[in-house]
Amino acid sequence: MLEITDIRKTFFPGTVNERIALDSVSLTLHDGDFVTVIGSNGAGKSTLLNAVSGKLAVDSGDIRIDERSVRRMKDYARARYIGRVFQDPMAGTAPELTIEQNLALALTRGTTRGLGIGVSKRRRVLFREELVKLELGLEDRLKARVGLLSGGQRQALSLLMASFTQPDILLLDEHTAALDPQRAQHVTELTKSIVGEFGLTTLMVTHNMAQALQLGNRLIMMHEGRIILELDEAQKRDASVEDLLEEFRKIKGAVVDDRTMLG
Ligand SMILES: Nc1ncnc2c1ncn2[C@@H]1O[C@H](COP(=O)(O)OP(=O)(O)OP(=O)(O)O)[C@@H](O)[C@H]1O
Repeated sequence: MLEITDIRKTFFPGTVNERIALDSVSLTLHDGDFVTVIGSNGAGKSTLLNAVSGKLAVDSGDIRIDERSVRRMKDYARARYIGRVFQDPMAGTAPELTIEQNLALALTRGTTRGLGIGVSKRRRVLFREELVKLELGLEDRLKARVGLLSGGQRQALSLLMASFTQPDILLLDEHTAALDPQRAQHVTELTKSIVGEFGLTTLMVTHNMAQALQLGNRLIMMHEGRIILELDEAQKRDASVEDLLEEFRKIKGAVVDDRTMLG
């Protein structure tokens, strides 16, 4: 369970560059909830994910994962509880290491043990089983260096590495935005099946309205640091891309960027 209570974050307070990025945001995700987050540019979506991951300290408010305050967690402990996939396909994997070494690293994430990239026979069987799910044939390339993979393959692997350890919270930050449409759709479908299989509590930022509706059981829209719309499971099921665009149009002064329109 993720409980975000009245968090606020202002960048460069009291200066001409002051930016209120989070303005009293509260949100609760129960176990297994998958919330998609949409919003205009600069709405505070990435800041929200950075705050939940503990990468960014908020000015006030509280963030709790299963009753534990993120603010008080040590970095290695956060890594154990939180899985994250970034927009950049190069960000989630180590290019110099092989596929199996990357997966072994993911397994030791959040422990105080050393690098732990040694791979036993038993682990290799587990890795093969997990890689089969990606439907990319990577299970036959365990010893291939990850730097040789395409962006789509690396992003699929990043998704697997962030999720197969079953973190308490999975954060997806526009994780398909840098991929071509076909690969983006593949990673979207993988996200649906992997999150579903592990029942992961997930927060996903996207600019793609269709994806925001296709994935997850709840949806929020942000604008100027606030949550301005929340759809529950039934409302989300009934909503269309046109409905979401209409909500955007209602926001006075909000610019619906090209990526959003295309969604
Ligand atoms: N590190 C930072 N330093 C200063 N200002 C920042 C920083 N990070 C974000 N901001 C500002 O905070 C506000 C929210 O930014 P954020 O990146 O969270 O928005 P976003 O909804 O993710 O936008 P986008 O969809 O364009 O990525 C913006 O006004 C942004 O300029």
